[in-house]
Amino acid sequence: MPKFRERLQAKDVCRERPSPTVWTGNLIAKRYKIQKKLGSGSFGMVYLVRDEKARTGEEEKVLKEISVGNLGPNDTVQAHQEAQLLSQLQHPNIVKFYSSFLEQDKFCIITEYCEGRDLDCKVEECKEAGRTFPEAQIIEWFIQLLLGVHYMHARRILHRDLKTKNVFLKNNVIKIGDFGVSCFLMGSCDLATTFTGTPYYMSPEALSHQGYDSKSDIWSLACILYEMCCLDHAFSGHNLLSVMMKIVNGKTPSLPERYSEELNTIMQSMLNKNPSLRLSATEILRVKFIEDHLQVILWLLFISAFFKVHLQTLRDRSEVQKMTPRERMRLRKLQDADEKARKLKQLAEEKYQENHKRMQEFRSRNFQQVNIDVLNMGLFQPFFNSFGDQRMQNDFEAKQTALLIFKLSSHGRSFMCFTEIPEDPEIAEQYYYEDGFESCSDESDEFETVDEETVYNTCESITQKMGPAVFHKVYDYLKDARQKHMKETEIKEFLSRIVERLSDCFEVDQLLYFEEQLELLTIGSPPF
Ligand SMILES: Nc1ncnc2c1ncn2[C@@H]1O[C@H](COP(=O)(O)OP(=O)(O)OP(=O)(O)O)[C@@H](O)[C@H]1O
Repeated sequence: MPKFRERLQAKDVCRERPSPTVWTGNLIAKRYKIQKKLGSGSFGMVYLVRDEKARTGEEEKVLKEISVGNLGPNDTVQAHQEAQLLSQLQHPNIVKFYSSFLEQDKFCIITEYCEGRDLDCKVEECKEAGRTFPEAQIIEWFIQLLLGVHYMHARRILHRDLKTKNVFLKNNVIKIGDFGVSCFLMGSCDLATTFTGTPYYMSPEALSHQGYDSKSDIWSLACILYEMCCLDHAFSGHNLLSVMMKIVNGKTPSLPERYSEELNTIMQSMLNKNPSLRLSATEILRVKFIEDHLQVILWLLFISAFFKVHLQTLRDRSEVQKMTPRERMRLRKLQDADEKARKLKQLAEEKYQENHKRMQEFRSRNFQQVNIDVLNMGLFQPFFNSFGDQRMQNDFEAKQTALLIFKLSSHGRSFMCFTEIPEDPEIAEQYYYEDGFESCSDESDEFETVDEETVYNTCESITQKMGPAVFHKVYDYLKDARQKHMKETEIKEFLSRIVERLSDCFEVDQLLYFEEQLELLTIGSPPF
């Protein structure tokens, strides 16, 4: 797409703002129905549309019309080909590009809709309210931006117009949008030299026509970071020339003292006038300060994802079958827990610095370091999806979520994700599930516990297995035993007298454990 827009820029002799298309008929491209106008960019109108052929829940999309001008047929074909490449991008922090087509002499592109509007609006709102964004929020957004940029750069795609207006929010998840000036690189050293972009965010090398490469995007990203912190442009002036002078020759700005020194150092290194001295997105993600914050963010995502998976499962079930009183009660509990988890996330952000320190101490004492490739975003997709209001759509997503929880657990037991999440060692101790049932001990590495069927059918399946009377006996005994912190040997001895297979009790214990987590959350004992 970038090339076609470059061509548009070059060939479109008439550079005044194109007139909006009067869309006639009911459906555009036989599937899109205009809902409302969202605004207009340099190349045309932007509309919210309803995709009549989309899956349920994915109907809302954005249609951007771009004036074709005097593009020749070959250029249009190339534009389609480049748009086709964009449609293959898939990352939670990048606005999804769906398709492109020609309609009524307009080149139209269809993208994901971000109802949270753009970051520029958020900054303005914050400024008008006389507030500032808390550092935790800024870091969370900044990391998401880095992940999106890393993804693009790894595929040799430059954005070339990174600015707050091109950063969108969807359920508080950052989405980098508008690839209107991004460019596919033909080779690692290929510099895209076309002068495009917004001056405020432009790097010195781009302004002085020394070429544009991935480090120029990093500069723009630093400008966005500065703006999130200061609610103002990193380089401003009375006119275009003074802005440009400041960018090329001016002092590197610093963040106010309320923001941590580490964040300031990172931003300043991204604003190095020499592009080769700027860190890449990958390198920034590996800076300890960022890496540590990324881990904390991931823990919060796990909590959110965990509850969403199970709450959704229960909701779905209630639609297809009549719920038993017990299930209804559990649903209420889960809803409360879900709400609580949301509040906890907020709370965690407020206590971010303190918790972060404690978590590090706790983890270094108790658990081996989580060793994952934080950049493997395919793995994190379900978390980002679930972090927003998107539903875990199918078993596969739920299982991927479960698998990730499993992978992050150094013990390989699902509920261990909770034992790792608490940053307070004392609270964490309470969560520790000691596997007292040898016959069910994890001999294999197979994940089997966080599974929606297992969790929510546990009650029914054990009742069937044991019979109601034995189940109630085991349930009551284990509940009491766990509360009293009785010894495993004592518990086993008692249970082996009332059940045929000791391993059946394992599931009861799991059920109890899960209930315990919800209760802890419901009564307001934050696990971090
Ligand atoms: N995916 C989207 N979801 C929600 N709103 C969007 C989306 N894309 C664009 N918009 C909104 O539509 C309007 C026009 O956007 P567009 O990106 O075309 O222009 P711009 O970024 O303001 O300018 P330019 O074209 O110069 O980059 C803006 O108000 C923007 O917030």
